[in-house]
Amino acid sequence: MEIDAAVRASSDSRLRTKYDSAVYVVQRAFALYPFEEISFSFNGGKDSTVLLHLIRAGYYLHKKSGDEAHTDTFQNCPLRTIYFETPCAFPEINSFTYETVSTYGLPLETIRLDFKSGLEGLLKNKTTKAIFIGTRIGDPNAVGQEQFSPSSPGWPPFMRVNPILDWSYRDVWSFLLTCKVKYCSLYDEGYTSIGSIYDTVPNALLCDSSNGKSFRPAYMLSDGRLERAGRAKKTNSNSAGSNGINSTEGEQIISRSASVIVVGDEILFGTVEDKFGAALCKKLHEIGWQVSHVAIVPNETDSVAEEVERCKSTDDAVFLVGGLGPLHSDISLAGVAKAFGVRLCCADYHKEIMS
Ligand SMILES: Cc1cc2nc3c(=O)[nH]c(=O)nc-3n(C[C@H](O)[C@H](O)[C@H](O)COP(=O)(O)O)c2cc1C
Ligand SMILES: Nc1ncnc2c1ncn2[C@@H]1O[C@H](COP(=O)(O)OP(=O)(O)OP(=O)(O)O)[C@@H](O)[C@H]1O
Repeated sequence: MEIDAAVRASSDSRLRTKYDSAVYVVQRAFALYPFEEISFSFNGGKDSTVLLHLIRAGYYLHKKSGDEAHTDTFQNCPLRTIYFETPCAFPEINSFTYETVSTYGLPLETIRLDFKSGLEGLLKNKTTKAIFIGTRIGDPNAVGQEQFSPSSPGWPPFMRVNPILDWSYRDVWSFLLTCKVKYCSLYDEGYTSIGSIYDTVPNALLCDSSNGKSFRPAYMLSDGRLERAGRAKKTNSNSAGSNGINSTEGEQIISRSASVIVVGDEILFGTVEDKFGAALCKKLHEIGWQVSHVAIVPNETDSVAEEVERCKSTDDAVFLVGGLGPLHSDISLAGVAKAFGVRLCCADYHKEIMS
């Protein structure tokens, strides 16, 4: 099975660990529920593409453990697949979704209703005990979920199976690139998380500085916490969400606002001129962002924390310039941590680079 072989051959031990535990969740689901009563919620996004291949691998391993003789037959997994299609989906997402289900022989049911009504209809027509979903920690709807989580109160009853709940943005890209599987072309154009055509633009952090109009591929985003930076905040109940069946076409104009905090005593003393803050404002303006506020603050954790605290609730992004080096006076990160009420620690990614 090519996915299993690719991950096993990889030198990325973190990927192998994540893969093993996700495939274990998939196998558990196949052991717990009748195959015909499980669905796979697929929308052509990167997370659901990862999930598709994990399900294929989990199905293969599940079958292999029961029937060694016919493993070749299990390269694909004919699992009931549901896609909530909306008029405001990107055409690239639609075509990737349809191509993929055809490539992997997935029986597809396209639902043209919002999630809740669509699931109510699905459960009325077909017994559905469990649904595989590509939710990950960090998604706004992941809060409080576990790998097996019953649907929320007020939703039709089924088990949400979230095999990649603990995967990071980087794990997703390590997997897709290691397994060399196809993913939607929008990710190569700087989109890092995809909602509707009305609320999603390429991630400004991937903007190519040598050519302001082009964007680097999604896998080059170094800080996965910013994967949703290209998605507008939902402003009102009529705005177009990713399942925005009730949206009015074209009604929403995306406008993002940022603030820039320049940290440095030397700038306040007037001994050094700030060039980076000004260049950043220019760049943001060129890509259509509004800069609502620029502040210069001293090298003090509390000053940075207060400024970040003020800006983070009003702007889509807050940029910090200065105070990020290795000296004791470089306190920007500590200020950000204080503003968010979290402890500073070394990310796995950086530990790996340093070891
Ligand atoms: C199959 C499926 C099941 C869902 N079940 C629930 C649920 O039980 N409770 C809930 O609040 N939202 C549920 N949702 C909605 C999701 O939480 C979320 O809004 C959706 O995946 C869009 O995520 P996005 O905003 O990251 O694009 C479900 C969505 C899908 C596709
Ligand atoms: N329109 C949809 N149809 C079917 N499943 C969906 C739909 N929207 C979301 N889902 C399910 O919810 C999961 C999480 O959605 P989310 O948008 O966070 O991830 P994604 O679309 O796979 O990737 P990305 O974050 O890059 O857009 C998906 O992986 C999929 O399982």
